[in-house]
Amino acid sequence: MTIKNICCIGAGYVGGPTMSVIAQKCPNIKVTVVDINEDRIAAWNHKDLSRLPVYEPGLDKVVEEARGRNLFFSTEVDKAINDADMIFISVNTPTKTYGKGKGMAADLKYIELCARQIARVAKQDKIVVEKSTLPVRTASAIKSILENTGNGVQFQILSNPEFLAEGTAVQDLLHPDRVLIGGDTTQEGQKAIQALVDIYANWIPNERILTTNVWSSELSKLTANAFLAQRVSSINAMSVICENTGADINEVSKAIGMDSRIGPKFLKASVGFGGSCFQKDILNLVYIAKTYGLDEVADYWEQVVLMNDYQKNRFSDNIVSTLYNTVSGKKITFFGWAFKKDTNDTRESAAIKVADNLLSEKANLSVYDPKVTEERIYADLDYLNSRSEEENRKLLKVQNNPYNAIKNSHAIAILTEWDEFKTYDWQKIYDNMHKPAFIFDGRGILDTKALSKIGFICYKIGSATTV
Ligand SMILES: NC(=O)C1=CN([C@@H]2O[C@H](COP(=O)(O)OP(=O)(O)OC[C@H]3O[C@@H](n4cnc5c(N)ncnc54)[C@H](O)[C@@H]3O)[C@@H](O)[C@H]2O)C=CC1
Ligand SMILES: O=C(O)[C@H]1O[C@H](OP(=O)(O)OP(=O)(O)OC[C@H]2O[C@@H](n3ccc(=O)[nH]c3=O)[C@H](O)[C@@H]2O)[C@H](O)[C@@H](O)[C@@H]1O
Repeated sequence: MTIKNICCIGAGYVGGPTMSVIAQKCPNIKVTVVDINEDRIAAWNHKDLSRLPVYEPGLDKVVEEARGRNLFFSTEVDKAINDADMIFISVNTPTKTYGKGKGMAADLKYIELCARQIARVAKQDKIVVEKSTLPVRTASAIKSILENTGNGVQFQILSNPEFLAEGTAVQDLLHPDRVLIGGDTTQEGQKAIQALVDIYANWIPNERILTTNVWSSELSKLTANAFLAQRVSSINAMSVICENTGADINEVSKAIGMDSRIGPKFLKASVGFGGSCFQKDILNLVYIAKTYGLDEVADYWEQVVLMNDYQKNRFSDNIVSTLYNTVSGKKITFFGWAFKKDTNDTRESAAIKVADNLLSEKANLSVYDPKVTEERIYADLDYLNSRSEEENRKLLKVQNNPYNAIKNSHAIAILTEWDEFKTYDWQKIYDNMHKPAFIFDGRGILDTKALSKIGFICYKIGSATTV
């Protein structure tokens, strides 16, 4: 079976970059990415490539090469579904905010809507690919919806979870550690798997394309995110022991990371992990375990999220206690709002929780992030409903220049590890701040020895305070 026409439902952080790379690498396949969000589609079609809705290094070049050739962005969902041989579902699967499983289970309403739309529109046989991250056994629900249309169309359901990380999406898509494809063990299922393998084989070596049964594939995605987040929570748990004992977390990370069984990656202590997926996917896993009555398993994984909450709260608590137990009316500058560097995404960013805590203490915040817009920052805070929108705007000001942001600040907090923060003229910054001038480095990126020489009082996550 040769695929000629792909449709992807959902033009977000995954659908957009993933399909752009498939289109770039498979010029003979027409790829149409559809979304109900008209503004998002308009942005994907924007002539000015710096206005794409997702900021990812290198993405503009990929889009430039493929868009209009075999890559299209559209709001005509029905048409794209009908024309396609293969349909990727890449819509959002947030944590449920209502009803059974509230605050934990994945909300599958967008997935179900897609399945129903495909069932309604499809007139020829199709392969449906789960690209979104889903609870194990979701494929059976999708199958049930698709197979009960009564119009005789045959569907094969594959699971093909995405492992890209934001900020490195293009490189991750071009050179993935592995591509995972799960499908039915029937002959038809195997043919569908092969059709998707053939697409990836255009640029990915065969030994990196792994095929499994559909349940293993679905569960592997949740497992991978749980393991990654667990590493961050584990190193963060050690960071506070370091601060209390005089050990240094970077030295500890290096020492344990040289053990080839542990490995050096993902051992950077931080103010807490953010991003749209780690917390949501772990909570989803916790919920799955609970539904099978596996309370010990559920508690084990939930602790990863609880440790992350602790890390964010202790960072803001430390700012308050260091600034003589009150930040009321004091100006604190945030460098960074995104959940990590090289992305404009702020979903679940640690900065949001830290800001909310400090605003509750009546601090005045000044925020500078090289890629995040003012609208986004206010929207993140307003969403929490902790205080009125008016008050958020009164207490927090967004700045587009770091040197203006810090004027008359009592303290600076580093919330995102943007490289440019390391290159600033820190003497000039010091000269323009109230004294004593404090720095709280929540990412461990600054040279605190040099900063102490200038006169700053420095707190760095995972190491003892330097004066
Ligand atoms: N953000 C990331 O780095 C990664 C995300 N994932 C998973 O991929 C999935 C998508 O995530 P993102 O791309 O970040 O979400 P997103 O929120 O950026 O994009 C989802 C898009 O789907 C659209 N949509 C929802 N229902 C629709 C419908 N019925 N018809 C047409 N469009 C519809 C929304 O308008 C939105 O633009 C999630 O399950 C997530 O867990 C997986 C790996 C990485
Ligand atoms: O399913 C997803 O959404 C994706 O989630 C993560 O990717 P992402 O959230 O984009 O970014 P990461 O690089 O994993 O960082 C997540 C958070 O952990 C933090 N982190 C990461 C690594 C580390 O050592 N320390 C640390 O604090 C980051 O700053 C960030 O806030 C996974 O790395 C991807 O494989 C996965 O596809």
